[in-house]
Amino acid sequence: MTRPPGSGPGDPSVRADVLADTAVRALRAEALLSPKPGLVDARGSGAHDDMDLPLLLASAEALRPTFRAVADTAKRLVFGAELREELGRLGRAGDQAMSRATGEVNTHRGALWALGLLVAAIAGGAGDERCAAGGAAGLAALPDQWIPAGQASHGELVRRRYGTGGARGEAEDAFPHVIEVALPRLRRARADGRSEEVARLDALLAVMSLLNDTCVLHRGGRAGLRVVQLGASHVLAEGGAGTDRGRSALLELDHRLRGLRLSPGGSGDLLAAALFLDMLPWPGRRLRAELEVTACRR
Ligand SMILES: CC(C)(COP(=O)(O)OP(=O)(O)OC[C@H]1O[C@@H](n2cnc3c(N)ncnc32)[C@H](O)[C@@H]1O)[C@@H](O)C(=O)NCCC(=O)NCCS
Ligand SMILES: Nc1ncnc2c1ncn2[C@@H]1O[C@H](COP(=O)(O)OP(=O)(O)OP(=O)(O)O)[C@@H](O)[C@H]1O
Repeated sequence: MTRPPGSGPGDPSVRADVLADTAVRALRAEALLSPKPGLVDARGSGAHDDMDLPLLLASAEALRPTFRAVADTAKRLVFGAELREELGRLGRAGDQAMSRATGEVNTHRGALWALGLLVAAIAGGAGDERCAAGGAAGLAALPDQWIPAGQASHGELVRRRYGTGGARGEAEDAFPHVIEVALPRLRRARADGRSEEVARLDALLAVMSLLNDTCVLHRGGRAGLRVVQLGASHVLAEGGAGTDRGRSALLELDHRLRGLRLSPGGSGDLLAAALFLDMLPWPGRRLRAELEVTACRR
């Protein structure tokens, strides 16, 4: 079979700078989207007292060289331990770049992890969204012997206490909340004639209604997670962000989450990951009519 143009490393559609630019655009789009329940958005700091929109935008820009380096590295190295360890090193350096840009605030740790793995999988040759998620899962599951020993992260504490997989589990499972929840909801809302803003908000709410978000569990335990999941389900049941009843339920949920200091950061990350996959100029999308097969190379 002739390999379709655009499905492999070196093709203009998967250039490292295009991937980095798309990742930053997705982070900006997620940050700017408003009104998001509990999250930082164009209106303000949500349930946070240490970050706001300008900080999130500065953080997104500070991560551009990391995404670029991740893509370059994934083009250079084959899938395996060396690539995984190199990505770990780049991810940790990216985390430090984020901290320098934000004065030590965790603005995008979860997003860097999800987008970094997806960028690597696509730079390595994944030719469609599912292949990208599968490739990212393969990378996430590989051991990284250089993970520094240190204080357990919030996610680690929550995983031990509640036995939930968190950001690592989501990646190892090939991003089900991105592929099976956010992207279908985004596209269904568009097909129903919803505005882009409403489609994105409904996609976020769909993820919030299902995700075991370690940010929420860490701050609010199981009771907090129930508030988030049931609240988001209720907004969708009222018609979602594009109806009067849904919009007022959304604003009530936002008020409640800010009062309880609950921020669905994991859902924000996964919306950014969905927007990233949705924004990319996939070769398969342009050429689908001419192609019979788009193969997963990882
Ligand atoms: C895996 C990461 C995110 C650490 O996760 P951990 O849960 O231990 O830490 P922490 O609580 O600090 O951050 C987790 C973040 O994930 C997000 N999140 C929370 N719950 C979920 C969930 N269910 N699904 C997806 N994301 C979630 C939130 O934004 C949260 O802040 C990551 O920082 C890491 O280990 N990176 C190492 C560098 C690396 O290998 N990078 C490779 C790609 S560049
Ligand atoms: N719009 C957004 N607003 C806030 N957080 C977001 C947003 N989008 C994604 N996130 C994610 O949420 C995470 C930050 O959440 P949070 O501050 O609750 O985590 P933490 O630093 O582990 O905990 P804490 O603030 O309780 O000490 C980031 O890793 C980031 O990727």
